[in-house]
Amino acid sequence: MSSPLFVAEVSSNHHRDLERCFRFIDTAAAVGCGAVKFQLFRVEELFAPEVLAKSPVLRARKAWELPVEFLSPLAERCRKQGIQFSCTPFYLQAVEELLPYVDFYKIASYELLWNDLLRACAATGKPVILSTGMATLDEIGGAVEMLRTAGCRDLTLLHCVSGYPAPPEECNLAAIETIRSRFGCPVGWSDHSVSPAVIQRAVHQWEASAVEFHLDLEGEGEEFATGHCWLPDGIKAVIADVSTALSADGTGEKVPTPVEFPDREWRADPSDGLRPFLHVRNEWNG
Ligand SMILES: C=C(OP(=O)(O)O)C(=O)O
Repeated sequence: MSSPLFVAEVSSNHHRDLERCFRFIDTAAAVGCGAVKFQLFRVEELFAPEVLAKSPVLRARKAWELPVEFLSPLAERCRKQGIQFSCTPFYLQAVEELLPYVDFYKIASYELLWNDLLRACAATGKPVILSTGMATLDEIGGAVEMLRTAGCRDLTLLHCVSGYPAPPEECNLAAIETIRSRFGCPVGWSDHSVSPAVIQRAVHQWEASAVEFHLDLEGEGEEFATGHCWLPDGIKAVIADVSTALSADGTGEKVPTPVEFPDREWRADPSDGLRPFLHVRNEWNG
């Protein structure tokens, strides 16, 4: 089994500060991620006007919007760090704005039913990762059909539980296999659990091909207090453990390994059950 793609989701933790965004990218690379992901939304095109009119809290999210001018330097920084750059579009024109920069599109769980967005991402010909939080299998089926019909040839689905945070006992990781066998494409896990055990289980038991997780740098990001974001040291340890565990798989051929070679001669000799072998004991007699 190969290592999953770890995707650091910056979400609204960037403070609209380019230097802080760069720190996210550098940190994602340093902790072992293969990709970093941002979100491109405009509050007026995210929530219905009657909802915004009555919700100062949602209107205040204007301050969380990622400036479009950041896209080029962010993509450049990712290239320098040798990791992929991605971003989730939340309005139709965002698909076009992202086109020159992203290695793949990510579509969020909340947008799974929005066919126009699915079609626009698929039509670019770039790989698409689609999250499936809150969805039924039939709803996922409709989105997959839409993406494939519109030309998507490289699709990954992410099982996701859209709780912020998601309790481990509701993560239902076995659905990774249900989704994979139904749609025949790679399936990963979009983590909101902030549980090392859940990520290890998603990778080793359910063979998640990708793991997306929310990252904050130090607990000062807008979303940190909600409780679904990882800090760098925590996720670094998880990624390192995944890599250590995968390296322990070996080939399956049962043969002595180099670390065992010296002790092979110190097993019990078949003639009397004593260690080491007789011919080694001769050296001790002299
Ligand atoms: C919210 C997002 O994804 P998910 O549904 O996987 O949490 C996102 O990609 O911005």
